[in-house]
Amino acid sequence: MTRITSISLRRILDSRGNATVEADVLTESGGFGRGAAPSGASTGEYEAIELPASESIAKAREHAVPRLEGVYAGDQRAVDNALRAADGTDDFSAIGANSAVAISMAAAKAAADVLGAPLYQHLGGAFRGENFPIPLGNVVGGGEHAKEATHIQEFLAAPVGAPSVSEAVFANAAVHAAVADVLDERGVPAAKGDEGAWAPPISDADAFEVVDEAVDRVEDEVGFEIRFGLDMAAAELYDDDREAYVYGDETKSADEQIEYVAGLVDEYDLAYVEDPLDENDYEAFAELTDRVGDRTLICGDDLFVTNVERLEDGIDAGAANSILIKPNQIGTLSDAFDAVELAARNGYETVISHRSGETEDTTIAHLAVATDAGYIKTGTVGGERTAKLNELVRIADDAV
Ligand SMILES: C=C(OP(=O)(O)O)C(=O)O
Ligand SMILES: [Mg+2]
Repeated sequence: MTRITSISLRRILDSRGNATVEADVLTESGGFGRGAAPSGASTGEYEAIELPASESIAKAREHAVPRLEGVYAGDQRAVDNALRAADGTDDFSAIGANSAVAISMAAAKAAADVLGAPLYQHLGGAFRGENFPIPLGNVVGGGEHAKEATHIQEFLAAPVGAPSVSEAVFANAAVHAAVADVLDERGVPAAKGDEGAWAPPISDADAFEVVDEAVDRVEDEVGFEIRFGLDMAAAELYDDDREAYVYGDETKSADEQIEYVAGLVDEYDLAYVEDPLDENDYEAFAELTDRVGDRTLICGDDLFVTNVERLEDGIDAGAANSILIKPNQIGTLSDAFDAVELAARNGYETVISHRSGETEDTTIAHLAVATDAGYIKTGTVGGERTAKLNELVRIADDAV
């Protein structure tokens, strides 16, 4: 019933106005699924390769589509193995991880459609749908997502005490609004960055004060615990030649960076710190995890790139205690699942994530519920972000 009969690929817009790949998968019994690839700006060195959308579509039409016709969409591993075989490289550089992930997600949705089940249930099984991830909401940001703003890429609200996912989602939106108020009171103008976070022209130190104040105000209003965290995207700050992290005119050695981050964790009671160190420095990740991993999540994004081999290296080294999962970093849902399962078996928390360039696709909301992920990072405001957040609210309301 879920045998794939046709796949259409097209260029659509992403949230930055760039072209990305959308895939439609049809099955013989009329099942339909649509998936669209997101796109990163602060991409990790070891990510699967995104090709220009037109090139990726042409290559996928030539090599992948003929192999996939006749494959059962309900057999996600068969779909994803066919994608890998069609590509023939380790990093999807032949057909592009953008076409691969769009097709992989579209096939899963087509199968769910045939089965008449919500996507999270098709992917995760009958016992999923009771636990929801805590949404990490980007409220202030800079780095590669907004020039002339903070060096740290993302300041993320973390409503850890929210009684429901809906209250968590609304709390993050309230922190976003409170940040605007605090900035306004300080006379700081702020545009928004790529993910809809405020991108004020202030120092990182000032941003900590602003976010801390905004979180306190909303915590008082809602009456449950809200903390905050960071994505430092430190690989973007690290200069290989100078062997240092560069913050404008200042630099920090790896030891100084560890000291700095450990100090921030304690000063602001940070719930979460993603990529605090360079993507090649497992040792420094391990040292920081050893120091503060008992009281905060140290998460590997560019470090692990959703790749089981890199995660295995990290587990061996004791680097980080959580992993960011971005399906387009690795190219297929099966590979993303493998990374989640390896993480879970080794006590690593999982954080399912959007990219800075997004579409209305809601697959990651379902993926987070399907995998019982502790967290999801998918922005706070803006249509391509609220698409996922609202889908979580619908899943919790049994309305998908
Ligand atoms: C979402 C992120 O940004 P990008 O998609 O630009 O990698 C991130 O670094 O976690
Ligand atoms: Mg990141």
